[in-house]
Order: sequence, then structure tokens, then C-alpha cells
Amino acid sequence: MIRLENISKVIGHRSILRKVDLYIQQGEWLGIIGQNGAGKTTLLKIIAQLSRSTGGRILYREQPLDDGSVLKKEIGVVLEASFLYSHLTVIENLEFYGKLYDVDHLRERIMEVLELLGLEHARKQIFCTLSKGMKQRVSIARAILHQPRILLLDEPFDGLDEDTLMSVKRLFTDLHKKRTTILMVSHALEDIWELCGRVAVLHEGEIIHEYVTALEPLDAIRRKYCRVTAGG
Ligand SMILES: Nc1ncnc2c1ncn2[C@@H]1O[C@H](COP(=O)(O)OP(=O)(O)OP(=O)(O)O)[C@@H](O)[C@H]1O
Repeated sequence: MIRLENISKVIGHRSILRKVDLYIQQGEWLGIIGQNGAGKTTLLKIIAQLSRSTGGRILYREQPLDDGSVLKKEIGVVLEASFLYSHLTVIENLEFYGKLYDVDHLRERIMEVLELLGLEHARKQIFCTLSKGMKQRVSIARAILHQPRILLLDEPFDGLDEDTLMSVKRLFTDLHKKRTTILMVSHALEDIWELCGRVAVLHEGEIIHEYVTALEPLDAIRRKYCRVTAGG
């Protein structure tokens, strides 16, 4: 569905990503792991067309992406900088985004995602006054509002309490069952192993391993992963 060919990113004199090749199949749930600074967020931003690569290309359904508009509409993104306006309420933020994406029956859809994320009671609260976990819920609500075919998730469970974590995992699992393609960056290997079918390890801007989670026990990977990222 999405093919990355030789994707590179150089900032100043630093190579952040080095010739990354990656294929993401339709309906797949792919995890990306790696140490701090490995380039995971940079890679996600390039796929989301929020940042430009300095080399290589992205193919979507085997067609090169020249301007990202086709893909942009099909993608929902959860990133730390969550594209939400601090001084708008939760519902105003969702209305703004929903109009931008021409969401049908916007009012009903907003009520649906508010309920899915347990945000009904906070809907009139100003975004910047929310707790970290509540902000993360709004960020997820925004990402799924237009029912994207692809979800790009950067540490999506950050800040969520145990109950919300379970319900958000269920929500993503349901979307995945409905053939949503998911690319998820996380430091929580347990979550990655529980949810993702395949995992790519990014190290200093390069994909150095790919694993099928069903075939590799997490403990073995934890040992290997630590060795690999420690350079051994
Ligand atoms: N705009 C920028 N200018 C300069 N350097 C940048 C910029 N954006 C990212 N970097 C650098 O690129 C490298 C990769 O950053 P990135 O955020 O992609 O890493 P990451 O794997 O997501 O890390 P973490 O696990 O800490 O979130 C880091 O060394 C970072 O400092």
C-alpha cells in the first residue's frame, strides 16, 4: 500500500534517515521501534507529508506521490505536536478539523468520536486546560474523525490511564479489523508485541531488522534488540 524507497533525511550535516526501504501492506499493523533519536518520528512525519525527505520516494498504491494531497486525506496522525488549537474547545477543534476534511454528518461523527474516547463531558473545555492524557484522547479523536484508511501513531498510549489505555487499544484493534492500516511508533515493546503483526527496528536512521511478532517471542527480541541497539 505504501512503499518507501531509499528515503533519506539530512538536516544540516546530519543524516537523520539513511536510505530507508519499507513496505507497508494494506490492513497491516506495523510497529517501529528504536532508541531515542533513531529517526522514528522523522520517518512518520515524512510518510504523513508533514516533512519532506531529502532523498528517495514514497509510492502509494504503487504510484509516486508528487504532492501529498491524495495520501493526506487518507491518513490520520497522532503526533506529540497534535495540530490542535490551544484556545479552542475540544468540540471547536474537532469541528475545525472536520470541516477541513469535509467529514459527512460532522455533528454526529463528532459525538461518536467523543463517546469512543470518553470525552463527552470535556467537549466544551478549552484544549490547553486539559490534562496530558485528555489531550492525548482529543488527539486520537482528531486522528480518527475523518475515518482514515491509514493511521500513523507516535506513542499513542502516552499519558493514558489504565482504563483509557484498554479502551483505546480496543478502538485501534476494531479499526484494524475493519482494514485500517496502522503504523505505530512506541517504546513499549509489550504493546507493540501485543498489537503489531510486524516490527521494524530503526537504528541511527537505518532499518536494521524486521520481525514477525508471532514468530519471535518478546523476551528473545528484547535481548536481541538491546544487543543490536547497543551496537553489539
Ligand atoms: N528539525 C530538526 N532539526 C535538527 N535536528 C532534528 C530535527 N528534527 C529531528 N532532528 C534530529 O533527528 C534525530 C531523530 O529525531 P526523531 O525525533 O525522529 O527521533 P525518534 O526516534 O522519534 O526519537 P524519540 O524516541 O526520542 O522520540 C534526532 O537526533 C533529532 O535531534
